[in-house]
Amino acid sequence: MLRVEALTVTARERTLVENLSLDLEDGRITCLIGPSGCGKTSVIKWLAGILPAGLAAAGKLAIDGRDISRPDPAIGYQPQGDALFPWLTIAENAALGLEVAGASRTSARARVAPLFPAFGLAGTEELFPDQLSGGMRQRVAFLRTIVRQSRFILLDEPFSALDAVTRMRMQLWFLARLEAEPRGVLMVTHDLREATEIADRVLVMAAAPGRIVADIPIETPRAARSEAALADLRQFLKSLLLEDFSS
Ligand SMILES: Nc1ncnc2c1ncn2[C@@H]1O[C@H](COP(=O)(O)OP(=O)(O)OP(=O)(O)O)[C@@H](O)[C@H]1O
Repeated sequence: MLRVEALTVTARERTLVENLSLDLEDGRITCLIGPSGCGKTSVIKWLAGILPAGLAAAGKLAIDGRDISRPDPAIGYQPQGDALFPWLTIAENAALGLEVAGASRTSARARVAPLFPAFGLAGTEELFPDQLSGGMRQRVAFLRTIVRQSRFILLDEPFSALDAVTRMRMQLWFLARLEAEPRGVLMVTHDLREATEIADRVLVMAAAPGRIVADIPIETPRAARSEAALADLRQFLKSLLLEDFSS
């Protein structure tokens, strides 16, 4: 279990996120939703240990009750979009996460190579990112993240740049991968449909200052999450996103 306690993020005198606490469970997918600018990315970046200069934070982060500092190998992070380097080949991009974590180039390449077929990327090793489709690039980014074997993964709007069909395919593929290799996932999304189809639990943030205003487990098994089964939940989430929490 990863636990954030009393996280406050400030930019000069402005409080962006105030007294935010959350638990992230092993092997479960938690989606973080909220209006634009409420601080979702700031929370994720703080968790990843890469809060930008200009922002200050106070708060506690612990895994299984042990305080940790960042970067911590237990926490993997995938920024918005696919964030691949255009001048590196797909194999080099995929291996980069391991190299950054300290593996030699040769051993990093050797570890990612056998995973290419399972990620639908066989034969792409020597290509460059602009030679791949959006969905394939997302899979490379996810391969790069997942190969580090971190217990928890932070994903910031991983599918937002994809067209609707590719996005659906990627969501299904993503769930299958996590079933094969469960991780505790915290995923930021703007898409209520995505959140309700993918998540085991949805955290809703409000803005100014950013804080969590609802923590909603989704008990319905994924196979039973039809449009009808999710309609009420989506409506409820929508009303929370539109609610004025300022008073
Ligand atoms: N480096 C920075 N310096 C000052 N303010 C910042 C900085 N980065 C973000 N902010 C401000 O912090 C607030 C939260 O931004 P953040 O990107 O975390 O929100 P978000 O919920 O992820 O937004 P979106 O959904 O639009 O991506 C915003 O008001 C933003 O302007």
